Amino acid sequence: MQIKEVNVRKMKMTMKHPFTTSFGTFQEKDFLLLEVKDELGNSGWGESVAFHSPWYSEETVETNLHMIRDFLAPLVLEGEIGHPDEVSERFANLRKNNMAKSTVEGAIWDLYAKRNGMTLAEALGGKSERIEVGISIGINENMDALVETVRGFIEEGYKRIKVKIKPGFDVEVMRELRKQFPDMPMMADANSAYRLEDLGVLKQLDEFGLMMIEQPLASDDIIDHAKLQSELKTPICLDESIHSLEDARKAVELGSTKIINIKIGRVGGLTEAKKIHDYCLAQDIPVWCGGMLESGIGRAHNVALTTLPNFVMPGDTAGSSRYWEEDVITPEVTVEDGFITVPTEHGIGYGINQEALDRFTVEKWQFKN
Ligand SMILES: O=C(O)CCC(=O)c1ccccc1C(=O)O
Ligand SMILES: [Mg+2]
Repeated sequence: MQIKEVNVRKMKMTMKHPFTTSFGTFQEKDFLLLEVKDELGNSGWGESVAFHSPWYSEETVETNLHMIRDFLAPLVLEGEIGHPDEVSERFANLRKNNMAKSTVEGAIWDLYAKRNGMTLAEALGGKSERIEVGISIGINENMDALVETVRGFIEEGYKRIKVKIKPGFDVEVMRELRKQFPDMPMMADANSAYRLEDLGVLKQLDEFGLMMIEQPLASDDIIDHAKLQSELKTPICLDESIHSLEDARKAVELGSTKIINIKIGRVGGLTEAKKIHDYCLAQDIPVWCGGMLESGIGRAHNVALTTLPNFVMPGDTAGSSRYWEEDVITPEVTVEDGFITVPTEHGIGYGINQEALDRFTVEKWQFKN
């Protein structure tokens, strides 16, 4: 296939509820959407999961725009692409900037699947017809309100509850939630808010039978996580620390992680995500799909990836209505009884809600060869 056009939009969408992590609060969501078109008029869509500010990683909306405009779009407009796996090879000489790379690669995967009359899930080799989902809940210092939020999501059918924690908002919170919901699969995500010296606090979390604790230590660490894991009963799951198959292999070999959260953007795209999935399957390391508060486009990519067989734990990809009054896809992603039914239309499987897309667009760029 020959890519003829790369269309980029800067979007601004307001989340229904603010979402607070140990590193900051989100409400206005600025992000990029990208469309590629081929010589036959097929179109594919990708989403950048970079945030406005470099909180979660060093990438931002603006660094992604710079990378796409000045490096990545010219590379994909250059010559024929046989298979989407070739895109990451073409990008291999450019260091890091995984979220920017993933935006372009994801759009080409969607295009490739449509062009070949397949769903994106099928193009990736996924088999599941429905996927199990959990929910990620932000920090809320009002404990009664937090308990009611959790209760509401359990009643909606979500299969596991993830709660954000930070120093001073941890042991007592998990104790109360465990008391209220004794049998619910639960986990905590620290987004790198602790240091090895906090071992005493982290050890107390062992009492609550959590499925895992996500990214307790530094975002670039795998050494201290291995030390911590040797002292904890609760499995550690790495998020921020894993950018590639190589990172996954090293973390698994060191014993720094027993479960991996795969985020397509963080690892540079679907090809690398699939490699990490395959490696973890062979190593008996369960994986699940993380979320980045995506719009429907990114959400659809997550749904497709999650159909691979080693996604054996509920992911963070909740329904569109958890985040947005109105999403940019049609139909929106819906959750029933804790499951999302994988769409059967070709490519990402959801259509574009053109009116909403335009309404949330702040600026547009077009790159052509
Ligand atoms: O609902 C979602 O999309 C996932 C929410 C979430 O946990 C998250 C949101 C923003 C940044 C980082 C994370 C994370 O998984 O660490
Ligand atoms: Mg996380």
